[in-house]
Amino acid sequence: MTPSKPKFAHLPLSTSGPIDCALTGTSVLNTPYLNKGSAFPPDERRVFSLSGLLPRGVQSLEQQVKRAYEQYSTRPNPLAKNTFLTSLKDQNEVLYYKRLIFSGVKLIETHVEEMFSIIYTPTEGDAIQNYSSLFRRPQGCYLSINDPDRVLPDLAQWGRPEDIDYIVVTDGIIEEHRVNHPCEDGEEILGIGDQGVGGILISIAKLVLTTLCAGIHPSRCLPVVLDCGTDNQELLKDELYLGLRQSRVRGRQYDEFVDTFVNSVRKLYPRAYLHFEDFGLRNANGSAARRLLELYRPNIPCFNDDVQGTGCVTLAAILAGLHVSKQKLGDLRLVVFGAGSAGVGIADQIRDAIAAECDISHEEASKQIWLIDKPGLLTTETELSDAQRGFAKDASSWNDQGRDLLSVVKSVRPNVLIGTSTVPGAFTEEIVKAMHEHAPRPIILPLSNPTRLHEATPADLLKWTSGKALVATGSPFDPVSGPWGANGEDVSIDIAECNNSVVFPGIGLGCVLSRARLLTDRMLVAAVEAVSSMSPALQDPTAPLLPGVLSVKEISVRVARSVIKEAVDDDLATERDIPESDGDLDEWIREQMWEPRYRPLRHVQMEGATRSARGELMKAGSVRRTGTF
Ligand SMILES: NC(=O)C1=CN([C@@H]2O[C@H](COP(=O)(O)OP(=O)(O)OC[C@H]3O[C@@H](n4cnc5c(N)ncnc54)[C@H](O)[C@@H]3O)[C@@H](O)[C@H]2O)C=CC1
Ligand SMILES: CC(=O)C(=O)O
Ligand SMILES: [Mg+2]
Repeated sequence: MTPSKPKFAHLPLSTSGPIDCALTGTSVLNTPYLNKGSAFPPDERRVFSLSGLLPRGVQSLEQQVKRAYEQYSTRPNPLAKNTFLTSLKDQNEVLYYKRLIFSGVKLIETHVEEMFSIIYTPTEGDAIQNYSSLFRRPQGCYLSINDPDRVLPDLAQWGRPEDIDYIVVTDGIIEEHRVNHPCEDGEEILGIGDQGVGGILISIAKLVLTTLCAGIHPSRCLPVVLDCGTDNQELLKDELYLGLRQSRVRGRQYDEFVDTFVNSVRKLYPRAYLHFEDFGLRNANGSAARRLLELYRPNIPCFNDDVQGTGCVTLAAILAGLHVSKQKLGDLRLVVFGAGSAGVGIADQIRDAIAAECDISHEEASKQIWLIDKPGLLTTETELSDAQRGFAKDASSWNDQGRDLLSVVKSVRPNVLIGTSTVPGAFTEEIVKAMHEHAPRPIILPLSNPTRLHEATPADLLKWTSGKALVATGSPFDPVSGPWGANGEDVSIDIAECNNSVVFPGIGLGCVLSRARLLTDRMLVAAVEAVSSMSPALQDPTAPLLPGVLSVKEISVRVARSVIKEAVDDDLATERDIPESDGDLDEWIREQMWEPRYRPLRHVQMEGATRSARGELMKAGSVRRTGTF
């Protein structure tokens, strides 16, 4: 009996069926998306002229994964493992992604978690810092502020208008200042400060996660870095540094360059979704992250992960924590330490949720939130950015109380404490115990990345609160054990990772598949509700606040479904024929999620086709939108 065709196999993004391929010989082997290496079956070796280019043995993907894992295991440290995986991605994308999620036979669970820490935080931060010395091949699109006229043609090389679905762009400032690169005005990628052109790796890492977690087609993504120079003196002194050797360009020229980029994207790839990552450049009015988001989101489907992604995942964690502590949003008293892009993004998201739930104004809801930055508590006397202003407390009513974190915690008696400051150890024993005096189940989220910048470790937080703290962190941590069982027996507590990676892939998938015209606040709320409804803590109060990486694909499907439904309800979805029932909608979503498996290659002629920057053939007017010729 022939297996029945999936219901939605006719969709242009469907990942069922063969891939049309007009390339032959080494061109096939050198195109990572098409290459199967030793797994090319005999008939494809004949048709694509590969027989003399490969050893005779034909292997399965599983055998290749096993070999790749053995090679990977011999690499001596996380950074060497990261470099190995980068090379693998350059050779064979199916094997790379299969390697990330596949276990061989028995290692599946440990592998996925281990892989995340190698390809994302914290190891990706090290890879970014060593970008120029580890450089092997260019990946992605590099745009220079000195050549604004090249932006359009350089972007145009990546495909036809319908070929690109998802773009991640950074300007290379990856928050982790202070430790390695003191940076006076606090500009920062993944916590590691001004990394100039090395920022391309954060765009690539975020796109790997969209493919891994949400099945966004790897050939339909585009990583971009806007090289605006760097103020990182170490990079400028490094003779191997690959970016522009000049100070960062700021002000009008920077804004015009970003505008040229966004307008070029809209012109060339009108259906693409634009994800801003780690935009740290500051001016008197706050960070570029928020300013650019507010400028572009009324008109195009765009998203800032540090502001909105972090806000959404943190709200989902807090909702789950409040469920465990049997409280409501109306009971929330939140202190945020570090009022930058992430801190204020979180505060905004939570303020909106309180206002909606309690039917009060934003102004009223802001009274439940206290922001602290370098000068201490933000008050009407502090120099404030536009984004911070709505949260500032009346200076006259705060005269006698201290403005440092400990004093604020003592005065305010928060039940939620969030760290987005990049100040390691800022949540001291004294502060945490002061909070716990009034909060029987304090929700404490040290979110700064990478691991060494967390405001406190989960082990300390649980020790200082006798296991009562509800903890989630920005980077992965091992479970913590202690004598916190009902009868003093040892229990092991899993620590949830509160990272925007839980939510941004699903939001992106929802926008891409529905071809949403905009990404609105209501769509973000739908995403938060989807994630919090999957929190293991809803079933078991000792379980983590957020679902773990093992369920990433399921989270993405659920988030995408909610985002799409909201887009349809609000008349923002431009894709036609989106199924209405949840069951059909889930099937429709899954059918369009790329998976790492070898699909048969079908040889086709493509007269007059040109090659994209990725090596694949592009033919104007081709009916296939998948980029998978
Ligand atoms: N877990 C997650 O999903 C995410 C985590 N992050 C992490 O959050 C941290 C901050 O990121 P962004 O907000 O994008 O950076 P940012 O640079 O915009 O914000 C950091 C803020 O902390 C403040 N700060 C620095 N020293 C301080 C001190 N001693 N006391 C009080 N405040 C201080 C800075 O003035 C700045 O306003 C980074 O480590 C980043 O990796 C960011 C986005 C997502
Ligand atoms: C997670 C993330 O986006 C950051 O640390 O910047
Ligand atoms: Mg980020």
